[in-house]
Amino acid sequence: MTNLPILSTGSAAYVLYSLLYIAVLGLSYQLLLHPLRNYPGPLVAKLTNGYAGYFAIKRNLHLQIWRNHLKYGPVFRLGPDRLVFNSATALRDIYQNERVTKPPTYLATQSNPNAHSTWNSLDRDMHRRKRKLVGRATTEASMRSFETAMTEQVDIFIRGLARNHNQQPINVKNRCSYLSFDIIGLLSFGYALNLQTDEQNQFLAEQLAHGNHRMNVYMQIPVIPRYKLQTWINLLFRQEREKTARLIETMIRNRMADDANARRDLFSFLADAVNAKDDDGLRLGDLWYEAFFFIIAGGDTTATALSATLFYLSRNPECYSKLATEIRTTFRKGTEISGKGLAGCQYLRACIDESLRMSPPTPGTLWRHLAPEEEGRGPFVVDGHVIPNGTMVGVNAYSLHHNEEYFPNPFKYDPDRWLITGNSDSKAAQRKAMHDAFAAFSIGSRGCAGKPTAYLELSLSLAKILWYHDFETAPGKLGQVGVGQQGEFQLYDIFTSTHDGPYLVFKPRDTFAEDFGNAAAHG
Ligand code: HEM
Repeated sequence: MTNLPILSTGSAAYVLYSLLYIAVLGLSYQLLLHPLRNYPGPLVAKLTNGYAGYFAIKRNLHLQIWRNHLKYGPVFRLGPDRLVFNSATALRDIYQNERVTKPPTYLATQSNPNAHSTWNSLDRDMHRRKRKLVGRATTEASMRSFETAMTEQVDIFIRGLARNHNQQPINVKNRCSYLSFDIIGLLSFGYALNLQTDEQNQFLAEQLAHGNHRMNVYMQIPVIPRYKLQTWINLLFRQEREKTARLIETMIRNRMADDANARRDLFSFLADAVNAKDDDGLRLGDLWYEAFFFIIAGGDTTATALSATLFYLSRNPECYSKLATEIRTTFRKGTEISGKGLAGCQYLRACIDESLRMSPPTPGTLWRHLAPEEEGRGPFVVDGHVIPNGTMVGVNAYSLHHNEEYFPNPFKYDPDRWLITGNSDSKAAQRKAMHDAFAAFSIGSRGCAGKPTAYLELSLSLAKILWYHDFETAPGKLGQVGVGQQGEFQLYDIFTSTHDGPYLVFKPRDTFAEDFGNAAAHG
């Protein structure tokens, strides 16, 4: 009996020493023998994905990566098995490469292991099938038939800005967010979410942002999805997740009660596939995941881009006045403003692209790896580096967009950089270099499926704001909300991004009363 405690202490010490030994072996392997050992990077990042996880929790991973590129150069090791690149060549080598796919880290976003949306389908064939369906909802032609519904929502937004015309500063963050969610609700399931006019569904914007933040942390720390730990963590947020799930179910149920062809929304394109009996068919349950992702993808991304453009215009009077002149001379009446007319507004497009460059709504690193079935079929080369199998690679949009090699003076809001004219070789090379390094929507077969929707929504909203209102930065402290490093618009990286501000003061122009009446401004 008396020997027992001695035995226990001995066993405990043995276990402890064994664990220490394994840890030292593991760490030595990462530093001395791992195939990525010669890549530079922060020491902690070479040892654990907890490094990226920590900054993902703080929502500033995009800024940390940018700082690391300044310190370590165009490629560095962000995790034991992760390399981040900072060149247009790497962007092309990774994202325009059919041998590459999304790694299992994307499965951190699944709440049901058998359900995949277009976005988190890892299997390349499965993705192609789903993308074909989803892409049909956002083509230029679909946008033309959806434009009337979108314009109605933008008009509600414009009227809302006027209601505060006793010069109270408005934080445009929520306004832009509610507008985008209302539009995506109609585009996906013809459902009037009415966030702009009714508080009931406004929780959606905030809850999806919380969910994105969690998801981004899970994606940076692969041990979470590997052992399905997210299922347990998500239990802590059960109530808010269930509330969102109920709303999406209501949207789907309402739409299913209607004729599939009643309108050209996402559902109308998915419905045929749900009914199909062949392999290309969608299961009814997949609709939920497709809807959920579509709403996330199209909601806060466009809202961030709109807030950012308003931020930059309010702080750059020359750009503001150039854009106001373009809009106010292109159209004769506010009711004439349409996607067709806006297609010719080059300065407007340049202002949008410059905002997307400086403040990309998806500011992070979109991880990819060589599809497992491609291993052994020739090397995977990124910007001249042969990538060992199993390595996750990516380009960080925020860093690439602030790389001076492509965008000189990267913290300057300069829409004119997108309008360089001239046929000299150097001008042509400059134009090409910039366009090749523009990654706001990503590129290749997994690039954004909603680009036409985003440009139409941003163009209509900005043109109508400038047609019906003048605006400026709020005075005092409120005017500083949203100011980030070197004066740019501060984004918080949650895979997509969130932000606060800008606070702006809107003054309706005479054109407002002409089209909406005075009552609307005071109502
Ligand atoms: C300014 C606004 C937007 C930006 C910056 C943006 C950006 C992106 C990016 C970077 C991706 C790639 C994500 C990844 O690889 O993990 C993506 C994917 C996607 N986006 Fe967007 N997006 C925007 C608006 C929209 C809108 C309005 C919609 C829907 C109408 C949409 C639908 C999608 C879909 C369905 C995908 C998945 C594509 C696939 O995996 O094949 N996006 N977006």
